[in-house]
Amino acid sequence: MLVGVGQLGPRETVGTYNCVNVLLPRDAAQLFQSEGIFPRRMGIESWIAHRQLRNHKCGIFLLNGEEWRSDRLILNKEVISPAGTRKFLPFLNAVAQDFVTLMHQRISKNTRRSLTIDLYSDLFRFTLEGSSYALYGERLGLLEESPNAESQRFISAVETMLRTTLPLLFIPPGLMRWVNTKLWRDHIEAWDTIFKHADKCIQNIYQEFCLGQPRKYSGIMAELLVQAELPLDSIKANITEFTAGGVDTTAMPLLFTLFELARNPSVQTAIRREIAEAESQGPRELSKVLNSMPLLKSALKETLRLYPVGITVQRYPTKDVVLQNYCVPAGTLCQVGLYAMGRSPEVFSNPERYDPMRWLSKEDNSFKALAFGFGARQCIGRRLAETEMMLFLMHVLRNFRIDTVSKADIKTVFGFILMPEKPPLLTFRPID
Ligand code: HEM
Repeated sequence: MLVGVGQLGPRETVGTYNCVNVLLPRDAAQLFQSEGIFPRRMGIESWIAHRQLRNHKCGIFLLNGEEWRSDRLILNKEVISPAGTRKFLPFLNAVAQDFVTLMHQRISKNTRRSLTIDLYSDLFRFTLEGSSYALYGERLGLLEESPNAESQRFISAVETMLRTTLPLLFIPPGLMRWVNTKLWRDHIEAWDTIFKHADKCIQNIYQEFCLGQPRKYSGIMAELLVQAELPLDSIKANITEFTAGGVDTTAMPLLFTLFELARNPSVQTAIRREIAEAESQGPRELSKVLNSMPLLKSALKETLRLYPVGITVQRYPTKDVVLQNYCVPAGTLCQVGLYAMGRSPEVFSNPERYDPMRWLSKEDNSFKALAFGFGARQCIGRRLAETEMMLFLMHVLRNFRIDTVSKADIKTVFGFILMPEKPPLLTFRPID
């Protein structure tokens, strides 16, 4: 039932819960600015149920209150701060270069000197390889033509965990294990495999310490273990959550960006020119190279405007908040509708146009780019994802011209995250 307050901010009652939809940047600003020091959003009950069943700690994605805040502050230093990000950038760069090598190898086997491909599973492997390397300091070998059996098991566990999360969202926690036992079992087993993988990586890192090998940076988890500010089970819980939560979320925007660049060749050319200029300034620290590519960064923002991975960001305000002259009581679920806002002509001119330049104009863009959430609770993997995507595009666009078989709009579906109904076919042609 809709008890609405008009087109741009209806309050809905679905079953027993109330929800306020926020669709304008100024209302999003009101909401986020009154979120307090312990912001809270919707939890994922099936993930929490797994942790309870196995007696594992929860990571920050699932925690709230004081416990969330103290763990988050420690993790921020290694995961999202500029200093932390600079340390894992070379790891992500190496993986992006390997992706390009893989594509060249495949094309060289093809007499036509080009490759037309549904890239989705390769992008999934790329992001998993990249984030695992940054997190565990270990290569999984997913960009080899045939990854080893253990890596295969891990990758299919992540896929199963994501696939089974969506249907479980609609089942009350107490009933989950009874309503569809196979679904529940698959979900739990997938999480178990992902946790086992983290365990193995921790043991490898410990072994290195025991062998007294010289200390060099070897990923986020090793840094957290050395600093010992968080207990071991918290480190494990968080790193596992990061592995699982950051893979599809990063692969999807890459796929959508490649598609949009393929059907907007003038944008593709402009970005390639920007990359060449950035590189012509000679060898520099990677963070500086990335900072000199504002158009590439805006292209990712533009992709996330049209195809936000999570279609909403939610908050339960801790005090009453006034939105459009309505007083929304504290504790009400408020959802900022990213997909709707991103495509609204009231917020963006020509919203259907893929136009990265809009983010570089003098327009007021505050509270319009919310794909990573906002404030103290925003995505902690934001810098990891952004730099991973930028390095990927930098290397790919420098090496290949991208085309698409069809320029028609892609239909999207919500499968826990926003995804294409049918992945686009992309053509890669090496640039000589
Ligand atoms: C393009 C890629 C990504 C997008 C669009 C994305 C989006 C989001 C959004 C919207 C939130 C909720 C923020 C809020 O409530 O304000 C979030 C939270 C989170 N994300 Fe991401 N994410 C991405 C990649 C990643 C990666 C690579 C990781 C792995 C490190 C990650 C880990 C997390 C975690 C742990 C949280 C919970 C943070 C907290 O509650 O304190 N995400 N993400």
